[in-house]
Amino acid sequence: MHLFDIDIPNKITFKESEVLSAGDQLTVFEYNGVKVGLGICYDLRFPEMAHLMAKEGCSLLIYPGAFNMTTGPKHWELLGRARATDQQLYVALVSPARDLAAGYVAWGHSSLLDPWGAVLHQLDHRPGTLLADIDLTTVEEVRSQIPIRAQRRTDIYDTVQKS
Ligand SMILES: NC(=O)CC(=O)C(=O)O
Repeated sequence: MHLFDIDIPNKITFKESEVLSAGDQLTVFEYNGVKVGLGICYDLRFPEMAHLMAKEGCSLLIYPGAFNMTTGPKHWELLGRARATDQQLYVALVSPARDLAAGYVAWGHSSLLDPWGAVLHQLDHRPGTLLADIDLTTVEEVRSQIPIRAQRRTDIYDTVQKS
């Protein structure tokens, strides 16, 4: 939905908007009775989008993404943990492995974050498979123990879906 247009001098300049057009709706689907929200890469930086998918009932957000060698080490895990913590759900970050010969070098580090914001599993930069069970009672547990969803000051601010 969000296009990766950034400019970090001497590090990385990218302009997805020159070759791609942005999505204009959320992607939420049900799998085995679990609502799952899907974002791509740069979408991970937008808490409002994650919030709207959580509001639609998601217990898991999946972000296929390829952060780069500049932002990856600084932000990939941090943002995944932030989205898991602020929406109190599981977050799966799914990255290609690193290929130093590629034109765009991915950070890698596919990860699974739990609703406490903890890193449950993480691969490194090499090809690998991460297979894990997730316990959905943890979503309800965290949401009832730290009830931020009911404590939002919607009289002062709100996040609304416009289309
Ligand atoms: N590659 C992306 O779309 C996003 C990214 O690398 C970043 O946000 O940093």
